[in-house]
Amino acid sequence: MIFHLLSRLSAKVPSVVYRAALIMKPQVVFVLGGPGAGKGTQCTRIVENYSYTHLSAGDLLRAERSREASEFGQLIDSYIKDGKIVPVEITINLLRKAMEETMEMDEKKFRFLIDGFPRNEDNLQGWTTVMEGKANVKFVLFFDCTSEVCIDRCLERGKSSGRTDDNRASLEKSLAVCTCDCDPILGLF
Ligand SMILES: Nc1ncnc2c1ncn2[C@@H]1O[C@H](COP(=O)(O)OP(=O)(O)OP(=O)(O)O)[C@@H](O)[C@H]1O
Ligand SMILES: O=c1ccn([C@@H]2O[C@H](COP(=O)(O)O)[C@@H](O)[C@H]2O)c(=O)[nH]1
Repeated sequence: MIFHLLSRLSAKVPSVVYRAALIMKPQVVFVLGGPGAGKGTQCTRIVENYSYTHLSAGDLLRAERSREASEFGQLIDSYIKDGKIVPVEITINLLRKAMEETMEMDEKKFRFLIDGFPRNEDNLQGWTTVMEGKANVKFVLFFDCTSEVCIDRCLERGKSSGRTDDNRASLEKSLAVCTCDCDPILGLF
């Protein structure tokens, strides 16, 4: 109905307005859980069966770290090795850009699984500041997994992943941050 109406109006309405009216507001599911809890694995399976796009905050940070011209490469590298949370402005910018690029390429791709973000209340505050009114967060999918299982899985993954944080020291730091800082986020949804 809306499409039909817009088609009829399109001759009179500037094309940018026409396109904007057709583009949906992003629908977001936050996917949380410790390192190795299985977030990435389950997101891949969801994408195979439902019309979602998987955006891993950690993957976006690792890609930015590898980008030659990146001004944040070294900073991201040291935060990841230390299992610490990268300043939220950097992560939000990467997420926002990835969502925009996805929707620009295909406006039907407006459902996103955001994996590994927000990790603490500061992250959530950053999201709200930048994305309030621009995206709808539907719910949080939380993978509850013991620290021992998380560590075992990531150490196994580390044999081939090449990830600088798939080692016991980084994992223990990351799990401590996750346990202390992720819990309040779950209470908010
Ligand atoms: N249900 C499961 N049972 C056994 N192994 C699993 C299960 N889910 C995932 N794995 C394995 O555990 C490892 C970590 O899984 P995955 O990368 O999906 O976790 P993650 O939560 O995305 O981790 P990270 O946040 O560190 O990226 C992978 O090697 C994966 O194959
Ligand atoms: O929102 C985020 C997501 C990730 N990080 C940093 O990256 C590593 C790895 O994250 P994974 O989700 O396990 O891929 C994490 O330990 C943080 O250092 C972040 O800062 N903010």
